[in-house]
Amino acid sequence: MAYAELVLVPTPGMGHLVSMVEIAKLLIDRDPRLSITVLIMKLPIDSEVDSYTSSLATSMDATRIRFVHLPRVNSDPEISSGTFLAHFMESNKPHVKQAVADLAESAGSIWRLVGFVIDMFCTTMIELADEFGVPSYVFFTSSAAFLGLMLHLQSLQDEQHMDITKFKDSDTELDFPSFTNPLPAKVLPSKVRIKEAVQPFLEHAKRIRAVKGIIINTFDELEPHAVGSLASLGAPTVYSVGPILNLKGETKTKADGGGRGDDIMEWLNEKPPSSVVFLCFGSGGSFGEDQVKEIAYALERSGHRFLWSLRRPPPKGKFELPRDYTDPAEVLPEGFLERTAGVGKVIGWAPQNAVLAHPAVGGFVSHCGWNSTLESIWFGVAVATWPLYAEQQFNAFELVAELGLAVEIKMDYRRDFRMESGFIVTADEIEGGIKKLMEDASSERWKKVKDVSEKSRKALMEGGSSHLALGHLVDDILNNMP
Ligand SMILES: O=c1ccn([C@@H]2O[C@H](COP(=O)(O)OP(=O)(O)O[C@H]3O[C@H](CO)[C@@H](O)[C@H](O)[C@H]3O)[C@@H](O)[C@H]2O)c(=O)[nH]1
Repeated sequence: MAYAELVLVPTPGMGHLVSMVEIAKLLIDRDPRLSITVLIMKLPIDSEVDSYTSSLATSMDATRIRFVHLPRVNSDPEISSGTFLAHFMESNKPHVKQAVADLAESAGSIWRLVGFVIDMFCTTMIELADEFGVPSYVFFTSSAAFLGLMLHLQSLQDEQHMDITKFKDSDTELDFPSFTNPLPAKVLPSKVRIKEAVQPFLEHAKRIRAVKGIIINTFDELEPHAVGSLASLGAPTVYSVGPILNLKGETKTKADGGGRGDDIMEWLNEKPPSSVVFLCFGSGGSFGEDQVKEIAYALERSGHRFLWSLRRPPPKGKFELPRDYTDPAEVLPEGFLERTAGVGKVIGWAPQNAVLAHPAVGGFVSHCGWNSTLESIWFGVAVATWPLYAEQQFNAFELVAELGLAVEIKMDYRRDFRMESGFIVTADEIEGGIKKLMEDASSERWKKVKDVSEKSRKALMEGGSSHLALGHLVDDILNNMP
């Protein structure tokens, strides 16, 4: 029997790669006839990817999942972040093509190529799937609503000839089919705000319309309206298979301050249930010193116990991700660590899932990356929103206004990747958000969080919506077998 072979092309940043690897695991667990090759492109900024994939390679059945690391391409990290990804993908195309050709040659009677699964930002690779004569599926690492937004904006531009960038800094609200509420233009994603980034962004939407299916990391019960809106926005068959989470493994090495975080768990073990507020801002989140001080004042004044993942911004002008501080005291207010020693802990990279799973954690100040959002839902921890860049403002709006699952610290604050915002969220605003989050455990919102958390677990169980959707996806993929 020959395996049905899928080629996966993730965007090689942790926020995209990890859920792509998890869907690969789900697929091969679901059907013994499937095998998968994951092509890892080398991004100049995310050094964690190598250690993450090499730790995976040793823990997996190499006949069913393989990782192929593509050669480094000559991509200039100084080019504007608006078009960086598009250039990066184009430069990687010949390597992807070669890797698939090598794979096909070595396959013999063992594998038959049945399709590509392509990350939402790698859609230019669809051309290659066409060349190899197999269908493409897109893996969408953000919400169904965000997919709806991409499709909607693209049709506003291409069919109604609207200049999308005019929404930048506008107070307008848009009619948006994937939400029941009007959408404030201020929460539109960063890419819509940068002239040269709009076109590549909307090109993805155009190409997504033409694929055989879209696999979304969401579940029907979380976003019923948004999922229901996608067909009328021109989406092909949609498979809501989430939440796809990396619950077992850690994603960072000890060297980066990650690892299992035993000291953090021990610290949490001594705290009463639901008493700790956890602050964490994803793989690209960091603040300048003035903002760090405001957060510190807010935490101290709120009187709540806290666990704060505080990371150092990359050097000015460098296209890099944040790193841990050797000594966070250098940016904190004088004496802060001593004064808060009994109630708070400042850490670097956090073992986020283990923290959210801990009963002592009662609230999460989050940048609203979609993985963090799904993790907070899975563990039933309410969120206070503090989005930074990408589509995080849009996610925050969905959580607060559309789904009623979060409180707002900020919704339209923007600290674009690599760029200082020049805008400070004050200690008063942060303190207010934290208090609302931590002192409101009997509210409607809190009940909703618990309810949707239960639904997220049911969705993955046998007979649950996401479990069924994955089954339909596997059937469709196997039908591509020549
Ligand atoms: O200290 C940390 C910080 C992050 N994480 C994990 O890293 C992942 C971060 O993913 P996410 O919350 O989605 O944030 P980003 O890394 O910022 O993700 C990028 O990709 C997401 C998915 O497309 C988008 O929603 C975001 O806007 C984009 O910035 C999550 O699994 C976290 O649990 C940790 O374990 N420890």
